Amino acid sequence: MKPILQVQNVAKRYGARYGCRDVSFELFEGEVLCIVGESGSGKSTLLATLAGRLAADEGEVRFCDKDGEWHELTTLAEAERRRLARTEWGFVTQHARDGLRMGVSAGANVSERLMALGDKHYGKLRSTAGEWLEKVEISAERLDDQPSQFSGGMQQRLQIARNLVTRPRLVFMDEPTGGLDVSVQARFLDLLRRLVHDAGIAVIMVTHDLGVARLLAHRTLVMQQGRVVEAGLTDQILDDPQHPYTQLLVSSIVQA
Ligand SMILES: Nc1ncnc2c1ncn2[C@@H]1O[C@H](COP(=O)(O)OP(=O)(O)OP(=O)(O)O)[C@@H](O)[C@H]1O
Repeated sequence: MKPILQVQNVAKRYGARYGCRDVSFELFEGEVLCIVGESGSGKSTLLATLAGRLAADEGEVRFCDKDGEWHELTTLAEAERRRLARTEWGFVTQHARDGLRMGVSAGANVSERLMALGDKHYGKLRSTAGEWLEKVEISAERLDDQPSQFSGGMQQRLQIARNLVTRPRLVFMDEPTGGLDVSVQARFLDLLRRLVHDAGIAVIMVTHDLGVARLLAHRTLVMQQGRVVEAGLTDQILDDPQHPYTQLLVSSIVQA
């Protein structure tokens, strides 16, 4: 497996305080990595910094594109970052309405990202959008419906279709199950795992739920107060946590 992202000593400050600091890891093609930790531990700050949505104050983030060329993201020009975001990445938000365009149809939400890559054929765009709706368990008959006519779970599945339709190589996800009812979470996670695995997409996912990490992630980073306190294979971390904070997190789900 080839590395796709190399993160070295990354830090993001808010004023004098660090949102996250001293973060280093490597991500490989097709690998799913979860970032876990309690509220305020710096998970979302780290994710947004890696995706270039926040400017890093320290460290380096290097991304390898499909042609094998490395890009230093912390110093990348905005236009170039947008190009990578369009061609190589996806970003799934906790609340679907932040990641969807609520004023256009479900079909347009999916085909828009393909159009941005130069696909112009209306009939083909429409049939691909329909196929992707079906892949995320939404009937293709709903192609012309607005996302606001969908349930929360459907909206989140639509957001997944919008992000995966371009076959990105890396998708950032910020608590994608956070806004969902517990009853729809399990099925959503199952679908997500299947799609990500079939397409061989690398994922960095923020979650406060260790159960989500157990189900999806090859590797897990545990954050506390802005720092990574433990990192490793998910099964190892959950079955044999080394850091006292991870032990606390794990024992709290065992008791729940
Ligand atoms: N825009 C901001 N301005 C100032 N401080 C911020 C800002 N955003 C986050 N922080 C601070 O940075 C730290 C990390 O916050 P962050 O949102 O990254 O944590 P989190 O682990 O994602 O939490 P949650 O699970 O609640 O979303 C917190 O102390 C938070 O108060």
